[in-house]
Amino acid sequence: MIDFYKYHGLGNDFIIIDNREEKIKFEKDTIRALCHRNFGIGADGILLAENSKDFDVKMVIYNSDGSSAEMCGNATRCFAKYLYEKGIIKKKTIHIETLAGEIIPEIQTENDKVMKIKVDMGKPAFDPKAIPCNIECETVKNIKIKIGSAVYDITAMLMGVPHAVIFKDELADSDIIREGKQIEESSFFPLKTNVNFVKILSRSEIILRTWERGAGYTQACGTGSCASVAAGIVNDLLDNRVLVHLRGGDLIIEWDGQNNIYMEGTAKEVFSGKFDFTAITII
Ligand SMILES: N[C@H](CCC[C@H](N)C(=O)O)C(=O)O
Repeated sequence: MIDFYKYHGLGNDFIIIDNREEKIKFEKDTIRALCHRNFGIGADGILLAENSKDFDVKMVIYNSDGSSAEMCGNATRCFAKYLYEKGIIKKKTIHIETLAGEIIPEIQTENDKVMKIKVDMGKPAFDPKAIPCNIECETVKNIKIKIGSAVYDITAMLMGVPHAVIFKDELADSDIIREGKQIEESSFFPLKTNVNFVKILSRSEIILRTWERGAGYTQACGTGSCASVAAGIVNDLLDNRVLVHLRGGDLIIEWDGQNNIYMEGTAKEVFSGKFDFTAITII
């Protein structure tokens, strides 16, 4: 039997498993089955806590479709809270190894209760090679691209994972699902991309809807929030501190336009339980 916890960051939900003894190896099918909303536990992804040589701990991330993700913002807040609350790491500033490099969450407490987590998310990279993105340009900043019959002004970057940002006044769910999937899978992004649709309310407040690579239309995206604010700043549409309204709640993102981006928000434990590998329904 394998013990798991389920946490969410603004409705972006994760199954978290302690794999420091490295006994668990997941096949794609198992991940998809565990994340399935009807046949499994139900989650946007799975996080494994593993030992790290150079940092406090390693975060291994899988999307609900079984693919692996280099980084995840909401997962980082959930993971940090889990490590702290379960006594796995006894420090408030945690150095986490990810496939996107070192990520540093800082636990904020009141009377020893975790209230918020502020995360040093690293720097965005707008270079098409880094993303990767097949658009001929120096930086993918407000570039016109045609996908099917639609034309988009796109700003794209690697924010731990690939992100495309499109500023838009109408955010209808049906458009986000249809267009998000088309852009995610377009040949401009050889490793696919997360797609963010952003409505600007003021220079310090936006509404964000994200279609996620490997997970679909989620309630919230942390790296997407950072990417959207960074895109707004480089296009001179936003100031350095921005309140981001997502489907599942709010985040605060700060960027000085040069150094690392900071994300601040909550995370919540909602369930814990056990599962047996032999009882998983492979779909
Ligand atoms: N939900 C995540 C992003 C997961 C990354 C994943 N969808 C990918 O790029 O493969 C976040 O809060 O940043």
